[in-house]
Amino acid sequence: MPHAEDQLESEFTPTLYPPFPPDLPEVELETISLLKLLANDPAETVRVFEICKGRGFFYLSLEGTPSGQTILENSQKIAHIGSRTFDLPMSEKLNYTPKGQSLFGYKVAGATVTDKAGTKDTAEFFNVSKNDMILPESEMKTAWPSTILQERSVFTDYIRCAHETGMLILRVIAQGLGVDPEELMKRHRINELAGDHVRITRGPPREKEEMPEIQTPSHTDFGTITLLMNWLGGLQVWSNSSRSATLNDGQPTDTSGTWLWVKPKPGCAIINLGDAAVKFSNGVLCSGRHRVIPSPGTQGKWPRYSVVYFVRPEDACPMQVLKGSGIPEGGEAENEKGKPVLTAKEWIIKQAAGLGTKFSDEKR
Ligand SMILES: O=C(O)CCC(=O)C(=O)O
Ligand SMILES: [Fe+2]
Repeated sequence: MPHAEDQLESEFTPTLYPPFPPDLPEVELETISLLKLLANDPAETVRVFEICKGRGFFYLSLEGTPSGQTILENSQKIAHIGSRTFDLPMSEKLNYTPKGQSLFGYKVAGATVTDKAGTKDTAEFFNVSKNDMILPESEMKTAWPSTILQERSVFTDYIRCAHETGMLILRVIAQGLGVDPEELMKRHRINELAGDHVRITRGPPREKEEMPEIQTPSHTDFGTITLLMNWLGGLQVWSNSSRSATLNDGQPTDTSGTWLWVKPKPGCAIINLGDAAVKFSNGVLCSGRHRVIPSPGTQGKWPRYSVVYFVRPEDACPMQVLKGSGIPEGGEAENEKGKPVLTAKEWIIKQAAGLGTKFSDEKR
């Protein structure tokens, strides 16, 4: 091991974190049981669909299932691997910035702006491609640091379990939408090329108490389903549904509301829907607006890590509204008629460019 254990300890140390402070405005998210979903529990299934039409965010209790256990254990291992990787010299990390139109690799803090004044984000990301971690090593498309390559099996196991969990939720959603579940499954097959990835994030400790810096600015995720593991506060969701909100400086302006904290819940992942789910369902499903600021109170003394898995449509998937008894005609579906249909790969590149991601082959 290139790093001493004590050095790892000082970076990602959930056992030392102080509790989330009381008396902060928190969102009350429902807790869904993975065990019950796996058993096809009818009431749990209905709850998931209702949440996905509403806020689009919930806790998923992972305990008591083998895949849930792998997600709990390997997410911590991945955060440790992230800590070692982020500790590499900047000159080395920059070798892994995305090439061409790829979104995989290292994102330096400050690569995007968080408001009109040009204030930069403060979080580093390492976006680790699903395909590169699960297909034979000889088929890898991107170069990865040895800190990641030498632990490839940790990612492989994690991705298999996180993807399978995402697919289970997609199956439940398909039932609610009156869509043949196979229609969603065949758009998210694990072995096909897609933008799916594990994102490891690290945000620096809080600098000031009042107006904190923004680690990750207000956004909705691009993909279909996100499975998020975090240990310190910092994630916030917009209090009201942000469906078709108009933004000003990253804040929804035409829907009233405030930012509410999402308290990390031990034993649980946080699940949220992304824009592809909204697209497929013609707006029936909702992708919740969220952002990350430094952890509150004394938690803010620690660097903040999170491990995010994005389930996205396969690269070649046409981004079109699906047909189902619970999906209305009109709206987006009507606008699509006669227009060229983007593939998921093209669509995600367009969404990312809208969020301020600059591709290395762009002039700006
Ligand atoms: O770090 C977190 O808790 C959330 C990260 C996030 O929203 C993202 O990477 O899309
Ligand atoms: Fe996100």
